[in-house]
Amino acid sequence: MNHLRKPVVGLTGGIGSGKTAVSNRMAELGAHVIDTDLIAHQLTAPGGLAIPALIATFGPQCIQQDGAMNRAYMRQRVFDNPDERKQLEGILHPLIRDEVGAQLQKDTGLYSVLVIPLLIEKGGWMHLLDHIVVVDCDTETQIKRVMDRNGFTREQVIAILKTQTDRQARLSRADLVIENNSSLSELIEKTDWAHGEILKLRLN
Ligand SMILES: CC(C)(COP(=O)(O)OP(=O)(O)OC[C@H]1O[C@@H](n2cnc3c(N)ncnc32)[C@H](O)[C@@H]1O)[C@@H](O)C(=O)NCCC(=O)NCCS
Ligand SMILES: Nc1ncnc2c1ncn2[C@@H]1O[C@H](COP(=O)(O)OP(=O)(O)OP(=O)(O)O)[C@@H](O)[C@H]1O
Repeated sequence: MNHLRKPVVGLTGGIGSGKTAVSNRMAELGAHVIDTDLIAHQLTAPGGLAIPALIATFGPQCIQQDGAMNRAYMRQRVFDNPDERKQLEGILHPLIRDEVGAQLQKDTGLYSVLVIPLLIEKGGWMHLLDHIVVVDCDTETQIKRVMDRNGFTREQVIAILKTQTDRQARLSRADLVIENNSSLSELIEKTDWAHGEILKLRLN
């Protein structure tokens, strides 16, 4: 890694693994968090940069009355249809990358954390990253947490999980693993430890 600048950390994990909980804590501790899910939501909000291309590709029915992308409708379409998922990613991912690049320039924290759910699945991120942190929990726990949080059925969560890389493949790429099978307070403790490790990188 380049020792003359602050570290850039890639934070990944499967759906519902705890990325947001970890990155929120890192932000509290002084990290500059750049969340690609949040950017994707902004791009698809009313007036968002991706809206014209979404209408051209998926038709006006993909937009709800307030002008935002209809997420439930698109979720149904893309997690059942790999070609449509690739089309949606083809619209959003280049715009997400541009925005990540812009936010990285701001460099407002002790280190930057790029929260990227599809870090392992999609190429093109590694050159930006000094360190990869994986949040990991048992698949059953993931399923239960997403069902509770989003009101999804078990089948809906499994359909999303099937489009993501398996845990072992993700773990094999990790420089640091935050295990999240127990309580939120333990997750905070582990995140505080990870934060300390990342700060040591900066001092190396
Ligand atoms: C499919 C969409 C409409 C579903 O919206 P929804 O509000 O239900 O989910 P949200 O955007 O909050 O994402 C939640 C989680 O779903 C998973 N997920 C999202 N997109 C994808 C994808 N293309 N492939 C696999 N998993 C995905 C991730 O674990 C993510 O953290 C939405 O996720 C989307 O627009 N996806 C394409 C953009 C993308 O790839 N985002 C990931 C960040 S790079
Ligand atoms: N250790 C834990 N104990 C109990 N609930 C947890 C724990 N960790 C996370 N959760 C809850 O599980 C859900 C998923 O966590 P979180 O949103 O942080 O995951 P995520 O990886 O960001 O998810 P996504 O991929 O969908 O964006 C949230 O409702 C969160 O509050």
